[in-house]
Formats: sequence, C-alpha cells, structure tokens
Amino acid sequence: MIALRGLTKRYGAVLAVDSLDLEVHPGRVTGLLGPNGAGKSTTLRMVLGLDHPTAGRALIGGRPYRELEHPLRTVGAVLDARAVHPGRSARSHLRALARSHHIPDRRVEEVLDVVGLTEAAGRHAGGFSLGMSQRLGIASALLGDPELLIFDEPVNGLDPDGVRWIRDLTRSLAEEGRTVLLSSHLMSEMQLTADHLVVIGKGRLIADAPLDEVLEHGPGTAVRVRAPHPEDLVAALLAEGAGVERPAPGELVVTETSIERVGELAHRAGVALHELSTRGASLEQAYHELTSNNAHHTFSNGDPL
Ligand SMILES: Nc1ncnc2c1ncn2[C@@H]1O[C@H](COP(=O)(O)OP(=O)(O)OP(=O)(O)O)[C@@H](O)[C@H]1O
Repeated sequence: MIALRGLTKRYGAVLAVDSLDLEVHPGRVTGLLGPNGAGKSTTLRMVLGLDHPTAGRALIGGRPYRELEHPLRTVGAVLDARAVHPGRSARSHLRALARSHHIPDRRVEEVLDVVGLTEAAGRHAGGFSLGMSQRLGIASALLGDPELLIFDEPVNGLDPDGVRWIRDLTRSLAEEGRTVLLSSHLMSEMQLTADHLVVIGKGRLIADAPLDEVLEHGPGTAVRVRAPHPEDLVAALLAEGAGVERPAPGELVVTETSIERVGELAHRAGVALHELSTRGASLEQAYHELTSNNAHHTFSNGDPL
C-alpha cells in the first residue's frame, strides 16, 4: 500500500502538491488523474524518493522509499520510458539492472517474454519506438517481481495494440493482488483501465473514489435518437420533463428518461426512428464536472472531499 500523509511540495511560489492525504490499495488499478500541471508527476517522484517533500510523508508499506531494504523488489516504476542508455541492448540494460540488485539472469528472460521483447532484446534501445521503450521500461519495473507498480502516463504514444496490452497487463497485475498506480490525463483510457480514481487539481485532492461513483457524478447516460421528422416525439418527451438537445437536424440527445421510454413515445407518436441508442456516461464529462467546480464533492461513503 502507498500512503500519503499531508504530502506537500512547494517550488518557490508554486504549490505543486498541497497536503495530499491518500491511500492506494492493493488488488486494484488506481488511476491518478489530473490536468497538466496538477502535480501528478511531482507526487509520484516523492513516492519514489526522487524529490523531497516540503512537508508530510509518502510511505510505501509504512516506510519512505529511501528506507526500503530491497527497493526494486518492493516497487517497480516507469516514469520516463526513454530513460535508458541508447547504446545498450534491451537485454544488457536489464541484465545490468538485475545484477546490481542480486536478481538472477533468468528473470531477465522472463520479463522480456512478458513484455514481448524477446525477439528485439539484442537491439540497441536507442533505436526503439516509443511503444518498445515503454515495454522495456515495464520490463525493468517487473524485474524484481514487486508488489507495487507505478506507471506515469504508460499509454502515451502507444498504438491501439499497445494500449490494449498495457490495459490487460495492469489488470492482471492487480488481479494477482499487487498495488497498481497509473497516472494519466487520458480520461477515456482510464475509464477502461482503472477500478479506482484519484483526481487531483492544482496539487489538491478533488476525488478519491471507485470509478463507478465518479461516473455517477457525471451528466449520466443519454439516449441518442436519429429521426427525419422527430417533432411529435420531441413534444412528447418535453411534456414528460425529459431533457432534449438537438445537435443537428434529425438528431436528438435525450436525458432524464430511459431508452425504453423514448421507444414507446416514438411508437405512440408515430415517429419513424433511424437510430435509438444509449451513450454511456463518460469519465471525461464527469471529470469536467469535478474539476470545473471547486466545491466539495461528497461520495456515497459520505465523506466530503
Ligand atoms: N522542478 C520544478 N521546479 C519548479 N516547478 C516545478 C518543478 N516540477 C514541477 N513544477 C511545477 O509544479 C506543478 C506540478 O507539476 P507536475 O509536473 O507535477 O504536474 P503533472 O500533473 O505531472 O503535469 P503533466 O501532466 O503536465 O506532467 C506545475 O506548476 C509545475 O510547473
């Protein structure tokens, strides 16, 4: 488990991280979300002992990173996937890392296999694509078989296959009971990957809740309708108090009702439909609601955030 206790970082006049109190638990993927400059990287750097807090503490299993006996066996992290000597091959990079941490060479072959780099392991890392560099970074993080994994913006620059691969990998690591913390500003990706979300803005905690709860705070599910002559349906929906938007001629986005009810009203009004579908609540919308409003947010556990 990672625990942040009043974690604060000030750079001159900039309060990059402002009294964060937070616990990141094992067995699930926690997404650390926030706009650019929110303080995500600074927080992760403090967790990994790369930056000193101005106040407060960041603890891994109850201890600061610098006091861990076996750091690589306790926590694996990828902060910058390009931070590898470009002239070294992937295999020699991993072997050097393994030897300096008393990890056997056979583990290098195992992690190369897990990340799908066995074939490319002899090539210079300097010639790797961003996706391959991400895989190599993840291989380094997995080398010590740690309980805790921290990936900063892991899907940045990856193609759809790479994105799916990261999603499956992080899920299976969490299912094995590990603590997985991912940072991202990509809401759509987080919606598919994370079980739990921590949202920060201007260094402060905005939300710390299961994904489903954060989504409930969004504008909710909408029903999309395409109909060449929707006027009678619009009238019927408005008469029932539904919300109706008309983004384009022949198109409706209907809220505060159900897809079944829209279908029934269309049938009753004799309106021909060309499409009737739901648009799921999007984390992007929920996130916008959260970050555009600085008031407290109360989740179902009753804690104001
Ligand atoms: N070494 C530094 N010196 C001065 N200011 C810094 C330093 N590092 C970060 N900051 C400032 O602290 C704030 C938080 O930055 P941080 O990089 O942690 O945000 P972030 O959420 O990771 O953003 P991004 O998504 O852009 O990486 C920003 O205002 C940034 O300019």
